[in-house]
Amino acid sequence: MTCRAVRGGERVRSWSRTARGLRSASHPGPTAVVTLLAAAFALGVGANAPQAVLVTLAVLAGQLSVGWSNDWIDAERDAAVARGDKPVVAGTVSVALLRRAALLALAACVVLSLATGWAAGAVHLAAVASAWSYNLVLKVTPLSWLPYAVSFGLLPIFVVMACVPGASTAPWAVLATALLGIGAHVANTLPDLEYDRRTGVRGLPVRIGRPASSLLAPLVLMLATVVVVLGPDHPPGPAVWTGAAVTCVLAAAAGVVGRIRTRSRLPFALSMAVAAVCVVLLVMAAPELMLSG
Ligand SMILES: CC(C)=CCC/C(C)=C/CC/C(C)=C/COP(=O)(O)OP(=O)(O)O
Repeated sequence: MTCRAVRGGERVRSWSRTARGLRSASHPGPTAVVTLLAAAFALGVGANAPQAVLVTLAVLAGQLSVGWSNDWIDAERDAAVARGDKPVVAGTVSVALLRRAALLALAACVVLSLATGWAAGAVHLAAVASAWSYNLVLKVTPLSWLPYAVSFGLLPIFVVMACVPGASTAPWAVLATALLGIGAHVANTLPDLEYDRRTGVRGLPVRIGRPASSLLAPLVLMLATVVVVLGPDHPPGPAVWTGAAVTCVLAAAAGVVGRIRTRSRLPFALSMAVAAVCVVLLVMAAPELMLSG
């Protein structure tokens, strides 16, 4: 093999390593769920194809900026506790690359958001600014839940304003997504609670402790589901009632396990299952996102 071929192979391997690091640092799970939820909302309210694509790309860019900036800002703390799940600690991406990627995604988010309309764009940028305020300041305070409530609550408002100018968002949708955001925050913190405590990240879940957080996460997520089930004008069908019953069982199981096995990871998994059902029900309710009459 020639020297040039060897160097070419090394370069490809290094690029694919960096791409894997960037994918992992973007928080791919939440990024995908929020982006798909926005796309489903857009289609649900009757957006045409260009509107739906623009809204989806704006939300994707916002999520990437939030995910990458989170790992960039947390890099020192994550290194201090040797968090092996973080690509910046594993050495797959550098802090400088994460910073550049986050700022580039933020710039794309500004352009794409404003392309949906000035007012709608401003609402989405407020949601993204709120998420950055979590990364920069609020995650170490008792108000760590607030940016989640604000960002998630603004998501249906943004989609409705972008796709159906002049229409208002149904209040149940704002309440349900805000509760989903709070529940997702508390649940997402459960696996990292000890890391957070050791690095001084004293958000609400760390302050109230693991047993209380294991109860609070499924409870708030179940409340979000109740709002999705009872909020829309149309009475819920059998599929929706089934989803609601499943979330109640999962949430009760999470609460009980969290109480009797305080170190178990099961409350986290069960809470995420409740969140997943809630997201499915939200997608099903998307056509009712606008205030009728
Ligand atoms: C609509 C919209 C803009 C929604 C976004 C709302 C929001 C506040 C997102 C934060 C997402 C994020 C990077 C969490 C990581 O938290 P962490 O640092 O506590 O967890 P980690 O240590 O596992 O990275």
